[in-house]
Amino acid sequence: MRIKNLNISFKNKILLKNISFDLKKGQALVILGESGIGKSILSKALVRLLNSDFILTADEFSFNGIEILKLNKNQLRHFRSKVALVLQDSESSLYPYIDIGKLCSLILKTHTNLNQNEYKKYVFSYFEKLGFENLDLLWHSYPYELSVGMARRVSLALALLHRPEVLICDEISASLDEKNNQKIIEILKDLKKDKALVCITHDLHLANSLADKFLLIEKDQARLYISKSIFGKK
Ligand SMILES: Nc1ncnc2c1ncn2[C@@H]1O[C@H](COP(=O)(O)OP(=O)(O)OP(=O)(O)O)[C@@H](O)[C@H]1O
Repeated sequence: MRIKNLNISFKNKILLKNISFDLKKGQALVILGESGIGKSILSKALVRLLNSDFILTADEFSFNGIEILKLNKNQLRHFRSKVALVLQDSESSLYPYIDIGKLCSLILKTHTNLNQNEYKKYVFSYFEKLGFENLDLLWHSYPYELSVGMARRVSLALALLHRPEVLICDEISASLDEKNNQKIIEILKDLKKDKALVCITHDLHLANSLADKFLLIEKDQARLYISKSIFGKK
């Protein structure tokens, strides 16, 4: 993914300007900045999820050499299977009346030719990767039966089902206890081996554990640091 001078405005007001970075498989970009500066807006812009009230312009916004701002609806759908976004408070967007197994099946049904047994096997391989133990129980659980940490990891599993090449996570460790936080860091480190990661966070431990680059967004500018740590030694 390569971005040069991306500007985002909302109803003629500039929200973000001159966002630039490039990212390859095996690298993590950590995006930092104070609350309300526009980090979540940027995460949605990166998967072209913002509605038409938001205007995006850029000298370059490409993924595997393809210009993303020029994609039509069908091309966008394909792009979004390659670049996945785990939204802030992602657990709250799990459907309350659908159990986790059904939810995973629904997602896979639309995008693959697998049968029910194959879905389960495929999804279980992700649940295991994300540190779940009682997989059958989880398959039949409803979102309200899960802890925040578990629900967060389920959201991550859902994002991974399409085997994205880029994974964008918005505040994935927010309000988790230390043990769950560490679990998420280990999972993201593992995922980084064969993906590019973009992590938006206020958690400096997570930031320093993962980052190859930092994008620091401030009021009048966005600065890119090509460094594993901008907060002293790891
Ligand atoms: N759908 C929307 N329409 C219009 N303005 C929005 C929308 N969503 C967010 N904003 C505004 O855009 C600005 C940036 O919000 P955003 O959620 O991206 O901040 P953030 O940096 O992610 O903050 P935090 O760290 O608290 O999550 C805020 O002023 C917010 O009110």
